[in-house]
Amino acid sequence: MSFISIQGLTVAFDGTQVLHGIDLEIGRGEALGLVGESGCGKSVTWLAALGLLPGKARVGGSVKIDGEELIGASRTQVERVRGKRIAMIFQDPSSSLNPVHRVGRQIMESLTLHRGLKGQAAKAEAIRLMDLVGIPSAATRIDLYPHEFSGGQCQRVMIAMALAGEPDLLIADEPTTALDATIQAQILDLLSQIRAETGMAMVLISHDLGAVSAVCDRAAVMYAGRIVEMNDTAALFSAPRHPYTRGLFDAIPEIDGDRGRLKPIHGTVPDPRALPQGCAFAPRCGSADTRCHTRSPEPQAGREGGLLACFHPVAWAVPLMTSPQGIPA
Ligand SMILES: Nc1ncnc2c1ncn2[C@@H]1O[C@H](COP(=O)(O)OP(=O)(O)OP(=O)(O)O)[C@@H](O)[C@H]1O
Repeated sequence: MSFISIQGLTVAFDGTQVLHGIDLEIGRGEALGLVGESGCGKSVTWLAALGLLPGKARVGGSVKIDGEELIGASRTQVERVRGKRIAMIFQDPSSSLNPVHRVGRQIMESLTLHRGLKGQAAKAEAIRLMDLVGIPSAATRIDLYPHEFSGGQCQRVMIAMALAGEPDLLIADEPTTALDATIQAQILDLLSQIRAETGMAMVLISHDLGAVSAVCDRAAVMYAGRIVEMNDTAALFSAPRHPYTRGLFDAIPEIDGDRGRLKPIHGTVPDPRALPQGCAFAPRCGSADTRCHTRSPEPQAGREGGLLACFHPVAWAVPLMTSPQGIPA
């Protein structure tokens, strides 16, 4: 049985539907990447699944953790399951840390909340976690305030806080976007290492296809509130079949490549209040025909494994234009 099973998840804000039936399964210890342009519904999927959306959001479908249904469950029940088993880290660590409390105290509070540790036991464990996430001189730096840490170190502190509850699943929402490239690589490496050591599952929400390729076993591509393609990262990244996935790859700039070949996807993600008829990607798609403009393709199991929602998939033989570091071309 999957650790988390999401079926037909829908979300609407003020009568506008922004998620249109998301199906996802994540096994224990598995790492899933979630990619897509801004506004496609990556964050809302997880905020809805974990009961973290504001009250005005209308959420439907089913989210089960180890078989326990969360949608429609009481707040206490959701908080119990979420708090103990799932942790989230976000893009901007400085806004998630409390600037007026020492970092050690913040990690220790997580340890008290999730594992009942107090006093010296909590302090020793906080130092161990700071060590684990690679903060040098943890025993002395535990008494510093967040502004005395760099951005990368603040993200490491956030990871230490997330690990304090020994979660079964860590959801990392753009965890490295605010950091420079070298630090990004270190943080991703750290997450992979911790996953290997603890066996926790991970969801990496990211615009960075290279990061997803390096860290995740599987990836799902979202567009306008739907999953349009999902497969093992090796299969998905060597031969993307959905024209949107393909477009995301072709839009990646190459450091030493021929910049003239860079091909951005023209147009923008549609406003959920004014979705086009048929496939939401059709107005931006070079392969779209009348059927695409009138009917929305349902996700189908592909011959090559994975899921694909497209009437005109990209042919297998079309080679990728770019091969950013970490992505097989
Ligand atoms: N609290 C909210 N109230 C109203 N609409 C919202 C709210 N939160 C998200 N949305 C809308 O839901 C849609 C999906 O947003 P979401 O934040 O999930 O996108 P995303 O793919 O995570 O984007 P990004 O990569 O920029 O974080 C967007 O159209 C967004 O405007």
